[in-house]
Formats: sequence, C-alpha cells, structure tokens
Amino acid sequence: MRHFHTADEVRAAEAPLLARLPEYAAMRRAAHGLATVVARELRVRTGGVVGRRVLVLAGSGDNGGDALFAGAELRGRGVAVEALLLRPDRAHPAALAAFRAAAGRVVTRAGDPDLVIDGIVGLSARGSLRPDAAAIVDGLTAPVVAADLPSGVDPDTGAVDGPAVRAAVTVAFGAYKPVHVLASARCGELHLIDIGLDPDAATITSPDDGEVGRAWPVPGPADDKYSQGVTGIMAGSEKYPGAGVLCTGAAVAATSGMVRYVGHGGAEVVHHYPEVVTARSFDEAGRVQAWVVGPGFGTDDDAADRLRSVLESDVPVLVDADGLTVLSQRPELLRGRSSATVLTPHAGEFERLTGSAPGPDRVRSVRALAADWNVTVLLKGRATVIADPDGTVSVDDAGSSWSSTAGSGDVLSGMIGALLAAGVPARTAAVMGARAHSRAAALAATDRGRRTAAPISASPLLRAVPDAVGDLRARA
Ligand SMILES: NC(=O)C1=CN([C@@H]2O[C@H](COP(=O)(O)OP(=O)(O)OC[C@H]3O[C@@H](n4cnc5c(N)ncnc54)[C@H](OP(=O)(O)O)[C@@H]3O)[C@@H](O)[C@H]2O)[C@@H](O)CC1
Ligand SMILES: [K+]
Repeated sequence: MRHFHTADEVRAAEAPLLARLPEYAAMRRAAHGLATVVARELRVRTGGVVGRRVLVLAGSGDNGGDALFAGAELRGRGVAVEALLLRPDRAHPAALAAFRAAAGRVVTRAGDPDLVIDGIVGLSARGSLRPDAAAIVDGLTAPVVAADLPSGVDPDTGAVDGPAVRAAVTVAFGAYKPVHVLASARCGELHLIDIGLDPDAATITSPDDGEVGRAWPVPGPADDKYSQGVTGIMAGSEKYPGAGVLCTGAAVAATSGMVRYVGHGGAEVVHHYPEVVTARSFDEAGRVQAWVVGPGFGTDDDAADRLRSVLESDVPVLVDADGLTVLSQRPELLRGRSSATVLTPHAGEFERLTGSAPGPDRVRSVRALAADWNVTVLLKGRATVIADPDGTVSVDDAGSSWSSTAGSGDVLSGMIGALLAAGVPARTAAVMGARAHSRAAALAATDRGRRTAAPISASPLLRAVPDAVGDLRARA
C-alpha cells in the first residue's frame, strides 16, 4: 500500500526526526538521494556525469537548501553546477555555504544546462509559481528534476492554478505526498528517498498492483457459478443498447461469477455474451449479490422506478451515468439503504449531484459528497479519487489517459459491480476496478506489442480486461 502524507502529516512526523538528528542531517540525507538521482539521470541522458552542466533553482526555504546541498555534492562528482537564487538574501545559509565551498557558481541567468534541479519551493508551497520564478521556468528547455515536488503544484491537492514546474523526475523526501498521485503527470518518474521519517498511516492511500492482483477474486476448488457472486446489470435501452453490452461484458470479464441482465437490450447482450441470463424486469430477475444500475438506461419516470426497486434491495448497488442523473433529482431514493452504495460520477455528473463542480481540492470534494450522502464515491479522472463516508480515501493513478473514450465508464461500472458481487468491500472494489480498468486501457493502446500507443475505444479496452487482471495477478 502506498501512503500519501499531507503537509500537516509530514510536519507531525518530522519534529521527532529533527530532534533526534544532528542539524541538517535529514536535509543532507534528502540532498544525497537527490544528487544520486540527478547523477543517474545525467548518465542516462548525456552518457556521463563529469563535466555535465546542472542548474539549481533555489528558493528561500529548506527545499532550496536540499537543492543547494545536492548541488554541492554533484560538484564533488565533477559536475559543473550553477545556482540561481530566487531570494539571494534569504537562501538557506548552511546549504549555500556548502555549495560555495564546493566551488559551485551562483549566477543570475539560467544558461544552457543539461539538467535543472527544482528547489524553488516544497512542502510550504502556496499557490502557483510567483512571476520571477515563473519567468525562469518558462524559459527552460532542459529536463527538470524536482526536489520533493514540482514547484507551483499544491502539495496536498495536486491543484495547478497558474505557472508550475513540469518535472521529468521527482525525488520525494521521507514520504510520498498527495501531489505525487493526484498530479502524477506533473511529477514524472517518481523516486522516494528514505530520510528516517516514520509517519503514521495516511488517510490517502493507493494499493500496489500486487495487492490488487492478490485480492482479485478467482474461483477456488469449492466454487460454483453462484458462490462467486451474481452481478445484476440494469443498463442500456432501445436507444442506447451499447451501454448495456459494454457494462454487462465487463462484469462477465472481471470475475467468473454469473451475470444477470435486466432491461430492453437483452437480445444484443446475449448476442455478444451468451453466458448472460436476461430478464425484462427487476421482479423477474432473480437473486443477485450486487447491482449496477444506470449506464444508458434513461432518465424518465420509468428509469426512476427501476432505480428505486434496485436501491430498495439489500445488496450493494453501484449507480452510474443516467442513474446518477435520476438520483440527482431524487436523492431521497438513497434513504434507508442497508448495504453499500457506490456512485461513480465524472466531473459533470458530480456537479449534477451536488450543484457544484469538484473544486481544485478533489479529495475534499469527494469526501464531502461521500459523507453527506453516506455513500462511497468514485470521481473519475486521470487520478480517480474514491472516498468512503468515514473520509478514508483511495486513489488510482491511471498513468495514462487512454481510457478517456465513450463507453469506458460503462466498462468500469461493470467491473466494479462484479467485484462487489464477489463480496469485495465497496472502496476496495472501486479502486481495484479502477486499477484493472486503467491497466486494460494501457494494454489495449499498445495491443499486440504496438511500439507506439494508439487511441482506443471502449470495445478493445473491454477485450483487454482479462489481460489486465492477469497482469495484476502476475505481480501478486
Ligand atoms: N519534512 C522533513 O523532515 C524534511 C523536509 N525537507 C525539505 O523541506 C521542504 C520544506 O521546506 P520549508 O518548510 O522551509 O518550505 P519551502 O517549501 O522550501 O518554502 C519556502 C518558502 O517559499 C515561499 N513560497 C511559498 N509558496 C511559493 C510559491 N508558490 N512560489 C515561490 N515561493 C513560494 C515561502 O516564503 P515567503 O517568500 O512567502 O516568505 C515559503 O515559506 C520540503 O519540501 C523538503 O524539500 C528536507 O530538507 C528533509 C527534511
Ligand atoms: K521543488
């Protein structure tokens, strides 16, 4: 499990560390880790270390101190290091002294480095880059290695509301921060340096691939089709039969349990997936262990009646797409639920539900909806954020955006529904489904060893689900 600690959580953990260690020891550990990564990057990118040019951008705080100490160490390894101080009068005194003692040069212009170290700002960052820093960063062409986090990106929310660093590599000190999963595209390749920080468990976590693979339900020797969970899908309509096909197909692919389909698209569904049992109405459907309701099923009174029937049942229910639109008009349908409810909105559906779009602090927005409605909420995005009513948050970083395509959400809801039916708890099912879904998208985009990824639609994504699950299980 990867933990992402907020600035406050890191601050709480750093006090005992700093009290235990000699002055600057933690900073020197961080700087050593940073210098090691920078040297490796120089070797990979330029074929060597000695004589290569590195520019240190150093702000006024300890983040700048880390970068200057790293610069001093790199000087010792024969790198030509220059430092541009954003606040020359307030640069970290000990780190600047070490840098100068190592014959590092302080400059006033960026020059033409092979690599840049971003030590502008770290955990104490507020808002985007200030104009002086923004102008320097804007003029850079060399790849940037960020100290702790890319400057200008909010450490706790990953929000970017103006100029900010886009790092090729980020070297996190002591603990991962939320920015590292919520804005991973800004961070680039991620390294964690152990500086002896020992924080408590974080409230934001992300499971490792291996954990997802281990937890993925597979048939055991005593299992039959019923014991692995029956998923009920209420999706699709005469107008949108495809949503039913994709959602049902995803539930079929995700686990070995049985899938029942209820709706007007039964003929199309069975044409694609003969193993599915269909019914015209909820009353005829038979027993299931979880429902997925909503994709392409309409928003009229009939849809509302069907949603009510499903929500009155005592099994976990995932509500998606049109189901969310209906729910936004009739939130009272959730009253009295005795089992888990999972809502899987994209940003637009989130706004429909709450009256306002998710704010720059997406974790806070998702937590608030989960707590207010007593449901598990999955907000889709490059970083998918999932919150339980108690505020516990899981995040899945998709790692790519290939799944941004029509019908992709129908596949995701079917996969999570099958995991719910197999008895996986709501938030875990949601993050496992999201992980396998993003993996399937990446696999489909590079299908058959295609060297460069290409755009995909939801159908190849769905076809790649077994490979994605196998891939995750192989990492278990
Ligand atoms: N945790 C640990 O144990 C260890 C932590 N370590 C390191 O310490 C780092 C945190 O250091 P820190 O607290 O000194 O603050 P830091 O982030 O450098 O900011 C400094 C000042 O920058 C300014 N500023 C703010 N926003 C800005 C913006 N948008 N654009 C430009 N400037 C901005 C603002 O000052 P102001 O100008 O407002 O007075 C702020 O006070 C942490 O990330 C890690 O690298 C390691 O040494 C190992 C041990
Ligand atoms: K930084």
